Order: sequence, then structure tokens, then C-alpha cells
Amino acid sequence: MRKVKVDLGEKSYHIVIGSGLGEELQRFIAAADFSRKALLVTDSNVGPLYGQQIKSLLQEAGLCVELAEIPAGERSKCLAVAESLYTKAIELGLDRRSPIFALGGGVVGDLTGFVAATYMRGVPFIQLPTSLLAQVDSSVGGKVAVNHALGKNLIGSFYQPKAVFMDLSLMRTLPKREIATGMGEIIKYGVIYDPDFFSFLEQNRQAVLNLEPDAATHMIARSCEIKADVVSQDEQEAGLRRILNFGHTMAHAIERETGYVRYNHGEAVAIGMIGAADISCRMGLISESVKQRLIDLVERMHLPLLADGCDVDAMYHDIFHDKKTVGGKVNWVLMTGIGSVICRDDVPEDVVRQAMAARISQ
Ligand SMILES: NC(=O)c1ccc[n+]([C@@H]2O[C@H](COP(=O)([O-])OP(=O)(O)OC[C@H]3O[C@@H](n4cnc5c(N)ncnc54)[C@H](O)[C@@H]3O)[C@@H](O)[C@H]2O)c1
Ligand SMILES: O=C(O)C(=O)C[C@@H](O)[C@H](O)[C@H](O)COP(=O)(O)O
Ligand SMILES: [Zn+2]
Repeated sequence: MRKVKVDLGEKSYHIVIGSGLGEELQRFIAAADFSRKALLVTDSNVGPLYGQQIKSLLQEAGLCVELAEIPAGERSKCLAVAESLYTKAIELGLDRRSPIFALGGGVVGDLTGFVAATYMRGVPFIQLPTSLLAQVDSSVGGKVAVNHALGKNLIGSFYQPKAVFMDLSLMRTLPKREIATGMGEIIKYGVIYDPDFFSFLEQNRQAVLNLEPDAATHMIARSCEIKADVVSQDEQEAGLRRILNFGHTMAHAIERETGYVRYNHGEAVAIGMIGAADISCRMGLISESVKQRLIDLVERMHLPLLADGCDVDAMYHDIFHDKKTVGGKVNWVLMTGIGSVICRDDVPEDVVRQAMAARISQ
């Protein structure tokens, strides 16, 4: 078992990483000051696999738990589904100390966190991430949100969980495509922070894709350490935290233009990272060979290099809804090498358009 601390003063919490974490979770609940009534939110794929098992664990720990199942998929990350969860919470009589647990991927985590942040102005929230992407990224750091028809994650808050329990054994049912999806965000950590981690991924590609225990534990723990380090220094994205958004300016435009269904988030991030590397190259910040190293790793992790169903004008329009766009200026996270990035708000329109055109299937 590994533990990583997210150091945020009174809001600090631990990420617990291991296989079969039931007892750890029960000990945490026993020590917490929660009301008895609790809500466990999951989705229609994860619920049938693990819903009852986790519900029983929580009941054994003394909670009176109701299971709420939302339809699987990004489309559920919306205000209408959030409202159905508020209704459930009110009907169950959840009070200000009632914990809400998110059991699932990033969709369940972001949506449930948003509900926990806003129901009665905030109730305890615990992340039980089950997808690779959720374990390495979305369950950590407290960004909670729902999507709006006009853009990704546009309605949200910063709301930290009380704890995160990552049980690697729950990922044995994860489809291969979802493992590759998680790799999109994992590669990001190598690019923005840690060249040795990037090399580790290059050298252990098959072991990490197979989620072999040692390789997977290192990959997940190192990703969490990097995210925890960044978030601990800049919880609300005043500066440094922007680097966690590497690849996301184009990714969010691709997701919006394809209705949030054609590409998984981590796939869109993979395409967006190459787009950002391309801009970096055109701006003279990196060489072609550095960009190619990223392209090679993305491709070898079975992630897409090009987006179908997008056009440059629409994507260019979308980036002005990005949260890093301030005063009409888009803040791009660009590479200066493998392991280092900078923010630039002076990328010319034609450079952005050329890089976008290069990422679109013709
Ligand atoms: N808050 C953040 O910091 C942050 C960071 C990264 C991504 N995100 C968000 O996370 C979302 C993407 O998360 P995701 O990739 O986990 O998508 P997801 O939640 O849709 O999960 C992917 C698929 O895998 C299934 N699944 C999950 N765990 C499983 C398991 N153990 N066995 C079998 N199937 C399982 C789900 O039902 C779903 O069909 C996006 O909305 C993205 O914007 C948020
Ligand atoms: O935690 C962060 O900070 C991130 O940017 C992580 C991203 O991987 C994640 O997709 C996040 O939800 C994007 O945030 P947004 O603020 O661009 O919506
Ligand atoms: Zn992301």
C-alpha cells in the first residue's frame, strides 16, 4: 500500500493506493465525524460490478447507505443529472455531515463532487476512483464540475475530497480503451514535470498497458505525487496549476465539437498534447525530434493522433471559452522540453490554426 498526501493545510487529505482497500476505508469512516446517512453514487457500468460490494463495506462501517446509479458516459456530467442527485439527497434526509461517495470514473467523480460541494453548501466527499484516468488524475485535486452545452467543465468549483481510496483490483474489469485513455493524462505528467517518468513509460509500455502490479503501482503513485505536488502549491490555478492543463485547450474544443461522445477525454488530451507540442515547435521552443518523441509514445499507447469530425473555425472559436483564456487572451501551456513547460499568451492566430489543421483528419 502507498500513501500520498495532498498538503493543503486544514483541507489536507491522503490518497491511499493498493489492492483491496476495504479495511482502510472502514477505518477512515470509523475515525470520521460523519452522520449515519450516506449516499454512494456510481454509474450503470460500475454499479453492477462493484456497487453492492462497496455498499456492504460502508454498511459494515456503520453507515446507512443508499446507492444512486447514473447512466455511464460523459453526457451524465450535466446539471440535469446533478439535480436528480440533489433530489435523492433531500428525499433521503442527508444532512450537513452526511458523506457522499463517488464510485466510478472521472464522470462520476466530477459530477458527485459538484453535488457534494453544493448540496447544503458542502458535505463531506470521498473519492473511490475505478478508472485509470480517475485514479491518476480526476479524483485528486478538487476540480469538480459539470459540462454546459457551450463548453466543458464550465460550471464547477474547487472542492477537495476528505480522502481518496484507489483500489487497483477494481480495474481488472476496465476495457482496454479506457486504459489507453488514462495514459493520455499519465503521459502529460512526464511532459510537464518529470523526464524520468516519461522515459519509464517509454521503457515499460507493455507492462503499464497490462496494468502489471509493480509497474501500475509506480505509474499511479508517481502520477498522484506529481498532481499532489502541483495542487499543494496552487490549489485554485492562480499560476502553476495551469500546467496540469497541458493539451487541454485543444482537447476541450475537440470534445465539444464531437458532442462529448466520439472521443474519451484522455484521447482528446492525447491529440491536444500533440497540438500543443506542434505550437511549441512552430514557436521555436522545442525541436521536431522532441515533438516526435511525444508523438511516438502517444501512438505506442494506442491513443489517437488525429481528430475526426472537427473543423478549425469551430475549434478556434471554442478556445475562447477555455478557463485559461482571460481578457480575450488564450494562455497556452507549451513545451520547452520533455519535463518542462511554460505558459504563453502571445501565440499568433495563424500558428494556432495551422496546428489545429494538422490535428484534424481530412
Ligand atoms: N477533476 C479533474 O481534475 C479531472 C481530471 C481529468 C479528467 N476529468 C474528467 O474525467 C472524465 C473522464 O473520466 P474517465 O475517463 O474515468 O471516464 P468515465 O467516468 O466515463 O469512465 C470511463 C468508462 O469506464 C467505465 N468504468 C470505470 N471504471 C470501471 C471499471 N473498474 N470496470 C469497468 N468499467 C469501468 C465507466 O463506466 C465508463 O464507461 C471527463 O469528464 C474529464 O473531464 C476530470
Ligand atoms: O487538475 C487540474 O488542474 C487539471 O487541469 C486536470 C485536467 O486533466 C482535467 O481534465 C481538468 O478537469 C481540466 O480542468 P479545466 O479547468 O480545464 O476544466
Ligand atoms: Zn484532463
